[in-house]
Amino acid sequence: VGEGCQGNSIVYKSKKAERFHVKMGGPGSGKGTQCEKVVAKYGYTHLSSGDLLRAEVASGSERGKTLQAIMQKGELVPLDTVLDMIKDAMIAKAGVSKGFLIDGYPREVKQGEEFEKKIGAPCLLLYIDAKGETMVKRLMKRGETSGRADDNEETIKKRLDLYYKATEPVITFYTSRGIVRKIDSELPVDEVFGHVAKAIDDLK
Ligand SMILES: Nc1ncnc2c1ncn2[C@@H]1O[C@H](COP(=O)(O)OP(=O)(O)O)[C@@H](O)[C@H]1O
Ligand SMILES: Nc1ncnc2c1ncn2[C@H]1C[C@H](O)[C@@H](COP(=O)(O)OP(=O)(O)O)O1
Ligand SMILES: [Mg+2]
Repeated sequence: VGEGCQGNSIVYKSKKAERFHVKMGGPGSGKGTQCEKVVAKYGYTHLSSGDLLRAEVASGSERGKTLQAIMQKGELVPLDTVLDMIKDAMIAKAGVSKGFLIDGYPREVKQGEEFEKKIGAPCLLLYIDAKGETMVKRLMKRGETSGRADDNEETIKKRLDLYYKATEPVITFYTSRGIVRKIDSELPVDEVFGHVAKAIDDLK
Protein backbone atom coordinates (compact mmCIF):
# COMPACT_ATOMS: atom_id res chain seq x y z
CA VAL A 1 0.00 0.00 0.00
CA GLY A 2 1.46 3.30 -1.07
CA GLU A 3 2.28 5.72 1.71
CA GLY A 4 0.55 8.55 -0.06
CA CYS A 5 -2.75 6.70 -0.01
CA GLN A 6 -3.07 6.47 3.71
CA GLY A 7 -6.24 7.89 5.19
CA ASN A 8 -5.39 10.22 7.99
CA SER A 9 -8.56 10.52 9.91
CA ILE A 10 -10.39 9.56 13.06
CA VAL A 11 -12.35 7.12 10.94
CA TYR A 12 -9.66 4.53 11.28
CA LYS A 13 -9.23 2.56 14.43
CA SER A 14 -6.81 0.08 12.92
CA LYS A 15 -3.19 0.79 12.10
CA LYS A 16 -3.57 -0.92 8.76
CA ALA A 17 -3.14 1.45 5.84
CA GLU A 18 -6.36 1.89 3.92
CA ARG A 19 -6.74 2.43 0.22
CA PHE A 20 -9.39 4.47 -1.49
CA HIS A 21 -10.18 3.88 -5.11
CA VAL A 22 -12.65 6.16 -6.75
CA LYS A 23 -14.72 5.09 -9.72
CA MET A 24 -15.96 7.87 -11.96
CA GLY A 25 -17.89 8.04 -15.17
CA GLY A 26 -21.22 9.24 -16.44
CA PRO A 27 -24.58 7.68 -15.64
CA GLY A 28 -24.82 4.33 -17.40
CA SER A 29 -21.12 4.22 -18.23
CA GLY A 30 -20.75 0.91 -16.38
CA LYS A 31 -19.39 1.87 -12.96
CA GLY A 32 -21.65 -0.48 -11.00
CA THR A 33 -20.96 -3.34 -13.41
CA GLN A 34 -17.20 -2.97 -13.05
CA CYS A 35 -17.34 -2.44 -9.29
CA GLU A 36 -19.02 -5.81 -8.86
CA LYS A 37 -16.17 -7.47 -10.71
CA VAL A 38 -13.53 -5.61 -8.71
CA VAL A 39 -15.17 -6.75 -5.47
CA ALA A 40 -15.17 -10.37 -6.69
CA LYS A 41 -11.49 -10.29 -7.63
CA TYR A 42 -9.93 -7.98 -5.02
CA GLY A 43 -12.32 -8.14 -2.08
CA TYR A 44 -12.57 -4.38 -1.72
CA THR A 45 -15.53 -2.81 -0.02
CA HIS A 46 -17.82 -1.25 -2.63
CA LEU A 47 -19.65 1.88 -1.53
CA SER A 48 -22.03 3.40 -4.04
CA SER A 49 -23.44 6.77 -3.06
CA GLY A 50 -26.51 6.06 -5.22
CA ASP A 51 -27.12 2.70 -3.49
CA LEU A 52 -26.76 4.28 -0.05
CA LEU A 53 -29.26 6.97 -1.02
CA ARG A 54 -31.70 4.45 -2.50
CA ALA A 55 -31.47 2.42 0.73
CA GLU A 56 -32.48 5.53 2.67
CA VAL A 57 -35.41 6.05 0.28
CA ALA A 58 -36.46 2.40 0.70
CA SER A 59 -36.48 2.79 4.49
CA GLY A 60 -39.47 5.11 4.08
CA SER A 61 -37.96 7.81 6.31
CA GLU A 62 -38.83 11.48 6.00
CA ARG A 63 -35.28 12.14 4.84
CA GLY A 64 -35.71 9.41 2.22
CA LYS A 65 -38.77 11.18 0.80
CA THR A 66 -36.84 14.40 0.38
CA LEU A 67 -33.97 12.52 -1.28
CA GLN A 68 -36.28 10.65 -3.66
CA ALA A 69 -37.73 13.94 -4.95
CA ILE A 70 -34.24 15.27 -5.71
CA MET A 71 -33.05 12.08 -7.41
CA GLN A 72 -36.20 11.88 -9.53
CA LYS A 73 -35.30 15.28 -10.96
CA GLY A 74 -31.77 14.12 -11.75
CA GLU A 75 -30.24 16.61 -9.34
CA LEU A 76 -27.55 16.16 -6.70
CA VAL A 77 -28.56 15.69 -3.08
CA PRO A 78 -26.88 17.95 -0.48
CA LEU A 79 -23.19 17.26 -0.02
CA ASP A 80 -23.34 16.77 3.76
CA THR A 81 -26.02 14.08 3.48
CA VAL A 82 -24.10 11.94 1.03
CA LEU A 83 -20.69 12.43 2.66
CA ASP A 84 -22.06 11.48 6.08
CA MET A 85 -23.57 8.33 4.60
CA ILE A 86 -20.29 7.32 3.00
CA LYS A 87 -18.34 8.10 6.13
CA ASP A 88 -20.70 6.05 8.32
CA ALA A 89 -20.48 3.12 5.90
CA MET A 90 -16.68 3.34 5.96
CA ILE A 91 -16.55 3.47 9.74
CA ALA A 92 -18.67 0.33 9.86
CA LYS A 93 -16.06 -1.49 7.77
CA ALA A 94 -12.88 0.14 9.03
CA GLY A 95 -10.40 -2.44 10.22
CA VAL A 96 -11.87 -5.31 8.21
CA SER A 97 -11.73 -3.76 4.76
CA LYS A 98 -8.91 -4.45 2.30
CA GLY A 99 -9.64 -1.17 0.61
CA PHE A 100 -12.59 0.95 -0.40
CA LEU A 101 -14.04 1.33 -3.85
CA ILE A 102 -16.15 4.45 -3.95
CA ASP A 103 -18.64 4.66 -6.78
CA GLY A 104 -20.57 7.78 -7.71
CA TYR A 105 -18.69 10.13 -5.40
CA PRO A 106 -17.36 12.82 -5.82
CA ARG A 107 -19.97 14.24 -8.21
CA GLU A 108 -18.50 17.75 -8.06
CA VAL A 109 -15.10 19.18 -7.14
CA LYS A 110 -16.35 20.46 -3.78
CA GLN A 111 -17.33 16.90 -2.81
CA GLY A 112 -13.78 15.74 -3.55
CA GLU A 113 -12.32 18.50 -1.41
CA GLU A 114 -14.62 17.70 1.52
CA PHE A 115 -13.87 13.98 1.26
CA GLU A 116 -10.17 14.69 1.56
CA LYS A 117 -10.68 16.95 4.57
CA LYS A 118 -12.87 14.49 6.43
CA ILE A 119 -11.59 11.10 5.25
CA GLY A 120 -8.47 11.06 3.09
CA ALA A 121 -7.00 11.18 -0.39
CA PRO A 122 -7.77 8.52 -3.00
CA CYS A 123 -4.87 6.62 -4.57
CA LEU A 124 -6.54 5.74 -7.88
CA LEU A 125 -9.34 7.24 -9.92
CA LEU A 126 -10.80 4.85 -12.46
CA TYR A 127 -12.49 6.92 -15.14
CA ILE A 128 -15.02 4.67 -16.87
CA ASP A 129 -15.53 6.46 -20.15
CA ALA A 130 -18.40 5.94 -22.60
CA LYS A 131 -19.98 8.16 -25.24
CA GLY A 132 -23.10 10.14 -24.35
CA GLU A 133 -25.25 8.19 -26.79
CA THR A 134 -23.97 4.89 -25.35
CA MET A 135 -24.86 5.97 -21.83
CA VAL A 136 -28.37 6.98 -22.88
CA LYS A 137 -28.90 3.69 -24.69
CA ARG A 138 -27.72 1.62 -21.72
CA LEU A 139 -29.79 3.59 -19.22
CA MET A 140 -32.96 3.29 -21.32
CA LYS A 141 -32.37 -0.46 -21.44
CA ARG A 142 -31.64 -0.62 -17.70
CA GLY A 143 -34.83 1.38 -17.12
CA GLU A 144 -36.92 -1.47 -18.55
CA THR A 145 -36.17 -3.51 -15.43
CA SER A 146 -34.41 -1.34 -12.82
CA GLY A 147 -37.51 0.27 -11.33
CA ARG A 148 -35.32 3.34 -10.76
CA ALA A 149 -37.19 6.63 -10.69
CA ASP A 150 -34.34 8.29 -12.60
CA ASP A 151 -33.98 5.80 -15.49
CA ASN A 152 -36.38 7.59 -17.82
CA GLU A 153 -35.65 9.71 -20.88
CA GLU A 154 -36.28 13.10 -19.30
CA THR A 155 -34.23 12.47 -16.15
CA ILE A 156 -31.44 10.73 -18.06
CA LYS A 157 -30.95 13.87 -20.14
CA LYS A 158 -30.70 16.01 -17.02
CA ARG A 159 -28.26 13.58 -15.38
CA LEU A 160 -26.02 13.64 -18.44
CA ASP A 161 -26.03 17.45 -18.59
CA LEU A 162 -25.14 17.63 -14.92
CA TYR A 163 -22.43 15.03 -15.39
CA TYR A 164 -20.71 17.06 -18.09
CA LYS A 165 -21.08 20.29 -16.15
CA ALA A 166 -20.28 19.27 -12.56
CA THR A 167 -18.63 15.85 -12.58
CA GLU A 168 -16.19 15.97 -15.48
CA PRO A 169 -14.23 18.78 -13.74
CA VAL A 170 -13.54 16.29 -10.95
CA ILE A 171 -11.52 14.24 -13.43
CA THR A 172 -9.46 17.31 -14.37
CA PHE A 173 -8.92 18.00 -10.66
CA TYR A 174 -7.48 14.51 -10.06
CA THR A 175 -5.57 14.38 -13.34
CA SER A 176 -3.29 17.06 -11.90
CA ARG A 177 -2.54 14.60 -9.06
CA GLY A 178 -1.53 11.90 -11.54
CA ILE A 179 -3.96 9.26 -10.22
CA VAL A 180 -6.42 9.06 -13.12
CA ARG A 181 -6.65 5.96 -15.31
CA LYS A 182 -9.05 6.35 -18.20
CA ILE A 183 -10.82 3.14 -19.22
CA ASP A 184 -12.67 2.70 -22.50
CA SER A 185 -16.12 1.44 -21.53
CA GLU A 186 -17.38 1.03 -25.10
CA LEU A 187 -15.80 -2.44 -25.08
CA PRO A 188 -17.52 -5.64 -23.88
CA VAL A 189 -17.77 -5.91 -20.06
CA ASP A 190 -14.96 -8.45 -19.65
CA GLU A 191 -12.56 -6.45 -21.79
CA VAL A 192 -13.33 -3.32 -19.83
CA PHE A 193 -12.60 -5.28 -16.67
CA GLY A 194 -9.25 -6.42 -18.08
CA HIS A 195 -8.20 -2.76 -18.25
CA VAL A 196 -9.64 -2.00 -14.81
CA ALA A 197 -7.70 -4.90 -13.26
CA LYS A 198 -4.50 -3.77 -14.99
CA ALA A 199 -4.89 -0.28 -13.50
CA ILE A 200 -5.34 -1.75 -10.01
CA ASP A 201 -2.45 -4.19 -10.42
CA ASP A 202 -0.18 -1.37 -11.56
CA LEU A 203 -0.61 0.19 -8.11
CA LYS A 204 1.23 -2.66 -6.43
N1 LIG B 1 -19.16 -2.62 -21.27
C1 LIG B 1 -20.50 -2.68 -21.39
N2 LIG B 1 -21.05 -3.08 -22.55
C2 LIG B 1 -22.39 -3.15 -22.66
N3 LIG B 1 -23.27 -2.86 -21.69
C3 LIG B 1 -22.78 -2.46 -20.51
C4 LIG B 1 -21.38 -2.34 -20.29
N4 LIG B 1 -21.18 -1.91 -19.02
C5 LIG B 1 -22.41 -1.77 -18.48
N5 LIG B 1 -23.37 -2.09 -19.36
C6 LIG B 1 -24.81 -2.03 -19.14
O1 LIG B 1 -25.16 -0.65 -19.02
C7 LIG B 1 -26.09 -0.45 -17.96
C8 LIG B 1 -25.57 0.57 -16.94
O2 LIG B 1 -24.49 -0.01 -16.23
P1 LIG B 1 -24.21 0.35 -14.72
O3 LIG B 1 -23.05 -0.49 -14.30
O4 LIG B 1 -25.46 0.26 -13.91
O5 LIG B 1 -23.75 1.88 -14.89
P2 LIG B 1 -23.53 3.07 -13.85
O6 LIG B 1 -23.35 2.46 -12.47
O7 LIG B 1 -22.28 3.74 -14.34
O8 LIG B 1 -24.74 3.93 -13.97
C9 LIG B 1 -26.37 -1.81 -17.34
O9 LIG B 1 -27.60 -2.25 -17.81
C10 LIG B 1 -25.21 -2.68 -17.83
O10 LIG B 1 -25.58 -4.01 -18.01
N1 LIG C 1 -22.19 11.97 -4.61
C1 LIG C 1 -23.45 12.36 -4.79
N2 LIG C 1 -23.83 13.63 -4.51
C2 LIG C 1 -25.07 14.03 -4.70
N3 LIG C 1 -26.05 13.25 -5.17
C3 LIG C 1 -25.75 11.97 -5.48
C4 LIG C 1 -24.43 11.46 -5.29
N4 LIG C 1 -24.43 10.15 -5.67
C5 LIG C 1 -25.67 9.87 -6.07
N5 LIG C 1 -26.48 10.96 -5.97
C6 LIG C 1 -27.91 11.03 -6.35
C7 LIG C 1 -28.10 11.84 -7.61
C8 LIG C 1 -28.03 10.77 -8.71
O1 LIG C 1 -28.63 11.17 -9.89
C9 LIG C 1 -28.72 9.59 -8.06
C10 LIG C 1 -28.32 8.22 -8.60
O2 LIG C 1 -26.91 8.02 -8.47
P1 LIG C 1 -26.17 6.71 -9.00
O3 LIG C 1 -26.89 5.50 -8.57
O4 LIG C 1 -24.75 6.85 -8.60
O5 LIG C 1 -26.32 6.83 -10.57
P2 LIG C 1 -25.53 6.07 -11.74
O6 LIG C 1 -24.82 4.85 -11.17
O7 LIG C 1 -26.57 5.70 -12.74
O8 LIG C 1 -24.56 7.07 -12.27
O9 LIG C 1 -28.38 9.74 -6.67
MG1 LIG D 1 -24.38 2.85 -10.65
